[in-house]
Amino acid sequence: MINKSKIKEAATMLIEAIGEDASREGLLETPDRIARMYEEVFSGIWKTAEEYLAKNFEVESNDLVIEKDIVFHSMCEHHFLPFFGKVHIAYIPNGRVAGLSKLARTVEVYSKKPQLQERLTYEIANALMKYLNVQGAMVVVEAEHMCMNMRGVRKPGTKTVTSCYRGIFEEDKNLRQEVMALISMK
Ligand SMILES: Nc1nc2c(ncn2[C@@H]2O[C@H](COP(=O)(O)OP(=O)(O)OP(=O)(O)O)[C@@H](O)[C@H]2O)c(=O)[nH]1
Ligand SMILES: [Zn+2]
Repeated sequence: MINKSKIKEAATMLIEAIGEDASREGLLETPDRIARMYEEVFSGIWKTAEEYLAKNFEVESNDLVIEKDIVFHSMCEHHFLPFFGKVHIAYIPNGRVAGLSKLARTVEVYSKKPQLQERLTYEIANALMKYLNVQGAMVVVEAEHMCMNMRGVRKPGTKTVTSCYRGIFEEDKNLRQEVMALISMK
């Protein structure tokens, strides 16, 4: 559970620690804003996508489903700076499909916490396997990390691409290639 008053206290200390004046007008409400922002961007801590993926519909044919270009914003756990980009999800159903919006909600849950891009990628794939009981899931994430852009190595424009496949995607190279071709299609 997010403790907003503790975040406010910590934010005031941070402002003072960088040598700023926490009581000047422009910064007066900043600790409260930071607390509200953290409540939003860390709203996925300790949550799973079970409630979203449990709402599913029967299908007679287990054909490939792809939801691509799902925009996300997350926070890198090393620097608490944003990383953001697109998630592409593919799966082969096992008699049931999820509502399309629930795939985007799944991305939201796992991106709203201190995260690693690799972990975000496999947590989405694992959730589909576990909560929608699909025959296979494949997830590709492409993102830009602000911690590589605005500080440190300073390489704006660098894209990190991660992928994860589970179930029948592990054995079926042709299926993986088909998904990659469909994801790349504009
Ligand atoms: N694998 C992975 N690394 C990440 C991710 N987000 C940030 N990083 C990296 O985490 C590493 C942390 O490295 P450290 O050496 O502990 O931290 P640092 O001194 O701030 O490193 P620099 O960024 O190189 O200045 C950096 O190389 C980041 O680029 C991510 O999602 N996945
Ligand atoms: Zn980072």
